[in-house]
Amino acid sequence: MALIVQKYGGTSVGTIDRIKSVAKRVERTRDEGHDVVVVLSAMSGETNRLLALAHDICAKPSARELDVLVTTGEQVTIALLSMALQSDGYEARSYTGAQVRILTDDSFGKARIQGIDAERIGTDLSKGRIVVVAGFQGVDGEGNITTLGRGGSDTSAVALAAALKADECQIYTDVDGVYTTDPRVVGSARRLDRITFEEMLEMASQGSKVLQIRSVEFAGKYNVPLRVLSSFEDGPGTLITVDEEEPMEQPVISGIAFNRDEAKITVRGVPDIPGAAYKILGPVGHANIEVDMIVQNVGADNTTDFTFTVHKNEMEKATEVLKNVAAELGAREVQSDASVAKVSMVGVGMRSHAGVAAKMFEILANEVINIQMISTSEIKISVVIEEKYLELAVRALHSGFELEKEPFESK
Ligand SMILES: Nc1ncnc2c1ncn2[C@@H]1O[C@H](COP(=O)(O)OP(=O)(O)O)[C@@H](O)[C@H]1O
Ligand SMILES: N[C@@H](CC(=O)OP(=O)(O)O)C(=O)O
Repeated sequence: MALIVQKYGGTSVGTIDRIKSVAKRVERTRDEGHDVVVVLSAMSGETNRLLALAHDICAKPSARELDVLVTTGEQVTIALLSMALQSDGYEARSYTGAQVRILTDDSFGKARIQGIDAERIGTDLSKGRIVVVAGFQGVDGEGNITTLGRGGSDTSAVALAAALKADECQIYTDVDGVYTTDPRVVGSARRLDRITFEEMLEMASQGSKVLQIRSVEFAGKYNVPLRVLSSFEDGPGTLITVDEEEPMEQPVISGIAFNRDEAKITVRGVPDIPGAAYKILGPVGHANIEVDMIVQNVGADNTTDFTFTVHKNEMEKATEVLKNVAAELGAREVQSDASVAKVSMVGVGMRSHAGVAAKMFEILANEVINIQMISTSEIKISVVIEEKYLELAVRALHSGFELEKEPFESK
């Protein structure tokens, strides 16, 4: 007998029929003799609907009240699933995040989990009950309701699995695993049987929303066996693993991630003096704006163009902050561009293979796609391009690197 945490996302609980079929899947696991803790998201679209209501009431709703509001979405689905389980003759209990004391800090809208009191759930499990917990939410030390950021119920599930020392954390969604890239964009994308935590973290960080970044971080840190599966059909899904059972040779590229959410800001004609980068990025950091890629290059006239990317939602705020800074620095102008997107190729095999970047650039050149920014790490190469070429770029790279083929058959 194992202890299994199963998380079902918004699409999987999007209708009453789907909730009923989630109940059947949970019951099957229970019938196999396992203890089951279920973590649920709100019905698909519900969190956005609630956020829109808040913005209909006032332009800048307080972060605390927003969290009180949006957590109701998950409270609906947990109660409905428990009712479905009970009417099939199973003992089930639903709990909000606060009730099972998913303790977080007080950063409303992006709270971090600090601890979980596993006792209550343990007691229910020992009485043979199925426990259904609301994802995406917790409670701070003062008893205020908090949320963990969009997509946060993946993190709730992994954190519960870690606290309960579960044998596996299963993330059920509308795709049957992690693919070489978003299968909605590339029809020939291939499901991966396994992917390392390190690669999955990079894929999630670079925009693959199949798992929330923090859930992968958490799973890696606490070594929670994590599997992504379809809630609509049976199958092995994708196991996120540590690198132990490394095949003879790693595929060079495991996947392609992309992100439409970034915007580019350029400060032109910055004097090439010590401290200039700090003078630009210091105020951006103080305004609590996260910066992703940074590129700087010194021109012949001893000035530099300093370019970086931020979330599209923060482009205007960052540009505003920089107008004064640019004047003080003696820089020429500040430009911003929201029509960009980032494409990243990820793979631990890149460590031992030269020429991946060159091949990537060649494929993009053949499609006449201009690269605006480049950044690399040991296991990733990212480029910023014009947004309208994003899907073309992803498809061209996917077929150029033959990701649709099994890596060891294709060679
Ligand atoms: N590499 C990838 N592999 C699988 N799915 C991906 C990938 N990149 C992006 N996705 C997208 O992630 C979606 C699942 O995540 P999400 O919509 O957040 O599910 P849920 O509501 O179940 O949490 C898929 O429908 C798919 O379009
Ligand atoms: N309902 C929340 C939390 C969540 O994790 O949703 P999903 O599992 O559907 O991505 C959201 O929309 O952000």
